[in-house]
Amino acid sequence: MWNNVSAFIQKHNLLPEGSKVVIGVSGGADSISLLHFFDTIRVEKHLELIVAHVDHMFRGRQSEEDMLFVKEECEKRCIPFEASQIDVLSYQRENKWSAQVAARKCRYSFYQEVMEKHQANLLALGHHGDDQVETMLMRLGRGSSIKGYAGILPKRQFGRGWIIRPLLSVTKEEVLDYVKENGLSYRHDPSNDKDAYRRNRLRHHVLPLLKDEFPSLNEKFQAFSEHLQDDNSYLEELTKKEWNKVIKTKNESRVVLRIKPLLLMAKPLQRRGFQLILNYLYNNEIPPSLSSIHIDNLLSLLESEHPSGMLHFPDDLQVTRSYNDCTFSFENERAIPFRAMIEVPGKITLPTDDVIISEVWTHYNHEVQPEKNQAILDLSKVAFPLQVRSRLNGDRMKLKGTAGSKKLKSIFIEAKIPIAKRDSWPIIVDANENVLWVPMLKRSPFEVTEETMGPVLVLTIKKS
Ligand SMILES: Nc1ncnc2c1ncn2[C@@H]1O[C@H](COP(=O)(O)OP(=O)(O)OP(=O)(O)O)[C@@H](O)[C@H]1O
Repeated sequence: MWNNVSAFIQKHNLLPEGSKVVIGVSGGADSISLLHFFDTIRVEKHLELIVAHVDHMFRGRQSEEDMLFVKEECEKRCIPFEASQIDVLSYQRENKWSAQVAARKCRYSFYQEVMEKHQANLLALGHHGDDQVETMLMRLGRGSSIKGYAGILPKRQFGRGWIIRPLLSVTKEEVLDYVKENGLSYRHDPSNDKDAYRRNRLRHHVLPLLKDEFPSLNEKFQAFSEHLQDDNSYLEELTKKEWNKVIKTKNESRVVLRIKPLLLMAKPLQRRGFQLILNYLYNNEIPPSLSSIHIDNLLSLLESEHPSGMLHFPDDLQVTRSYNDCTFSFENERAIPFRAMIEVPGKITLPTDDVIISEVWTHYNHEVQPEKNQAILDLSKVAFPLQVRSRLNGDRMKLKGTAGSKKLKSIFIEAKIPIAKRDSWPIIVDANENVLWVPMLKRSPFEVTEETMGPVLVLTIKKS
């Protein structure tokens, strides 16, 4: 089986020699096999490995034991281990996402942090051929874009580099055989057994039937996926060239198109063009509620005899037709800029109805770690008065734990914060306009370190 994986790595150029690779390891059979595989080729390929694990805290003590198990597996192999315990359920409630979506967002944002910290360009994940078949079937059943129907990509851009999925070339059965052959131990996630989720129902009841009928099902689905991806990339390239004639103006919250040249283009290029625009405006995170019906309605609006009309797309994106122009815009939802002083100690309510509470502790107890909605700042490093304000063009911040700084815009993009929310996101600055904290997203070197004795300033942000 591992010949397949090596051939797949080579075919898609997944792993240049000397790469630094972060491996996402949950502790399950797939990612443990992936870890073992990378460990066996580490010396030959001059790889530097780091493991990232997220404890979603869904299953209390059991989740924590998964984390300790992965930690031990790393210690055995002398591989650096990075873990984060995230209370996904409260994050989910705050943002009204499903548990799966919230967990995924937390995981991917942690992967990015680890990649940044270790300056790694690759993130390897353990999706295998059965995940591919399930994903493609689910998307066909539910409806998706051509890109979506192509399933999981072997390699895609992510953060400062790429996500790679070397196990797409093998089946779950082959992974389990590998586990047995190599005497690997792994953790079992009982939520995979439940038939409550559609994916599990497909896995338990549909895949076995299909595999019985078509013994090389995985291979065929993977080949189909790669053909679709190839065709699609070619058509996307064509679309990009042609759409230059169609796009009148474009910025991160507003795109204006010329309708006449758009309607002269072939339908596959029109559809892909809309997909590109939507990907751009939604930052590659198209809301799941956006379906092919939206695109059909959009085409009807543009082809209609009426010179004007409006459509509402998810996340407050408006599409307006006015004579020969079609405008996609979030602008109506843009927030009014704000700036206010933070009294210490004190409490301030923001236009978003969030509340920031500030308090001073004279001594700092190093066992206290801030929650995600908290920052503990070293008072000797900050210049008073502190203010909370909305973002400004060109804002940058220094990042905790690294020597570098980053544009706030990139931080929002990486965290997939919708444009409509960015202008009202609170930014904490000091008297010199140093960004001290972007609540829930990024910490700065103005926070406490191991040397901090106190006094410290504790900021907490909550819903009012
Ligand atoms: N909690 C986690 N921490 C780190 N990486 C994870 C975590 N959960 C999933 N991953 C990564 O994402 C991949 C796909 O996740 P998915 O949930 O589909 O599978 P899984 O059943 O968790 O896989 P595995 O058998 O490795 O547990 C995993 O193989 C692993 O690389």
